[in-house]
Amino acid sequence: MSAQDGTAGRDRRRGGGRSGGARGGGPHEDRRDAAGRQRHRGRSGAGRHRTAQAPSQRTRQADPARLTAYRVVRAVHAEDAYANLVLPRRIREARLDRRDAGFATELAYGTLRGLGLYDAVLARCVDRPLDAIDAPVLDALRLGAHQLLHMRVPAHAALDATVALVRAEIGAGPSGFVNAVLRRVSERPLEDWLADVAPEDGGDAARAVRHSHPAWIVRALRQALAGHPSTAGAEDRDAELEALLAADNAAPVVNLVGLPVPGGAEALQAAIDDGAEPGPLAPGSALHHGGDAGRLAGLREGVLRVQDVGSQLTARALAAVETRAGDADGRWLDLCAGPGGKAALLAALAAERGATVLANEVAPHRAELVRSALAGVPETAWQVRTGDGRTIADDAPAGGFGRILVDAPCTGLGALRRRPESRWRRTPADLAELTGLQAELLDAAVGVLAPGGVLAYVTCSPHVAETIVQVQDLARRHPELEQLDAAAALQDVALADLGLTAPEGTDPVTAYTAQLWPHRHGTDAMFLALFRAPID
Ligand SMILES: C[S@@+](CC[C@H](N)C(=O)[O-])C[C@H]1O[C@@H](n2cnc3c(N)ncnc32)[C@H](O)[C@@H]1O
Repeated sequence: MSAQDGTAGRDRRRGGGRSGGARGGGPHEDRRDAAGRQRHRGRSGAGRHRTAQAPSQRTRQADPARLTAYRVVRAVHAEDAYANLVLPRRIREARLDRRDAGFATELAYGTLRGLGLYDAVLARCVDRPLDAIDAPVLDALRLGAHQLLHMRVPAHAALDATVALVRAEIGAGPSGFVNAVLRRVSERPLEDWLADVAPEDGGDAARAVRHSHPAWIVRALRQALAGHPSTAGAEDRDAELEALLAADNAAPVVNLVGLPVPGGAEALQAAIDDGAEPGPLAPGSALHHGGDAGRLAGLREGVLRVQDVGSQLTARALAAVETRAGDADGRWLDLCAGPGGKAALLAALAAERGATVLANEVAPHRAELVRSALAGVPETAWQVRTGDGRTIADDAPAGGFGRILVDAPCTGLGALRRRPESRWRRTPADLAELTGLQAELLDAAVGVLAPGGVLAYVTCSPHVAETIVQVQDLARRHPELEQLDAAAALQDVALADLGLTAPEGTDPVTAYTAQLWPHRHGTDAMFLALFRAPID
């Protein structure tokens, strides 16, 4: 018997089982008969109604968009799947049209991002700990809560549709429980619930609930904002933190880059003709608001790519910065290349000047993704190595590389808006392992850096341990390296003022690093530091 069958069975026997009961007994509370079914409260009741809707209007089947979102959320929680990988497949399987695909995306991503807040609300609506509720039922409740509190779906529609979904996917048993709990949720608007579960004067603990982030990440982001000072930063630290947390919850705009290869500029123009906005920050970029970017021909050909603008700027900064590497400037290395976003842009930029890129990636399946990402770039400009970056010296050319990118594995705290479930998967314990690996990869890169060559250290995390502290440690371990002004290097390749200047008095190592932010730049929170090796 599956866990789902078990839920239904227990519900049938005990009228509740692990799903438990809705807390309270408010005016809208439903009653259930001995078999766990809903008893109609009205005089004309035939025992089958769960809302005030007429029977003819009640949904009997799960609608495909909600079902798709539910299955994505289940796959994330039951199979450790990544929502951004599962969702497109599920949308295709369900043959959703554009509108339903948009609804399913918002429902799945919004539910996953908002999990912390919805769980806090749901905990007020049931009479037992949430972990005592069967996982599939809890996920259905979260989907219902997101529709009620965030999507402005009318309460009757959210309730009916979620109950229908539960009946179709889990069984009739828990449907009454789900109906009762969601009724409780629907009794108060979001602002009321927030005042209750995350009061304005509740400090960062309340902010964590309000913006649905784990508390340790809120603390880390507050430290990161303080640790990467900029003259463009807000004076009110609380307000800036709130803006950052809110930006993490906003659906990101699709960022495009037209690679500087034959056909790239035309593909970008075609995207702009299709409604994309020319990117205000990075050359050769565009912002694709809404719609299905996937149908753009340039994407299939590999000359147009989806890539965060911050990521584009860091790759362009490394390509543009001055080295003193002589011939070695023709040999570039991307030490941690998977899935290949920066490698593709770097290789295209390298090809323009007759240089080549060795793209290294440890995970074989991600090395394959790097090969696909590089498909639009002339093959003479790149090679892929599958191996641990810490052993790169085994395959390094004599004389080393003139430009090296270490886009290190990190917590990804700067890209939470793109990976809706990641905030709940990461733990502070990941940091120790990752920072150790980052330092080893940096040391390996320094070992194969040509005299006069430039090393770029990049993370898509602003966490101080992965950024400033990592760079300070590198500077201590390798005092021979000259730190370059990364903020100036980024600004040099940007189309608009990035506002990265550090305030007077900032320590020199920090002042020479650059940190982009979702709430200030509309990019992922990419970090960049640049070091140049001495000439022997
Ligand atoms: C932040 S991602 C790189 C993103 C990539 N540069 C891009 O723009 O698409 C870090 C990558 O490093 C890889 N990685 C992890 N450990 C590694 C190691 N020891 N050597 C090389 N690559 C490693 C991960 O598999 C992951 O693909």
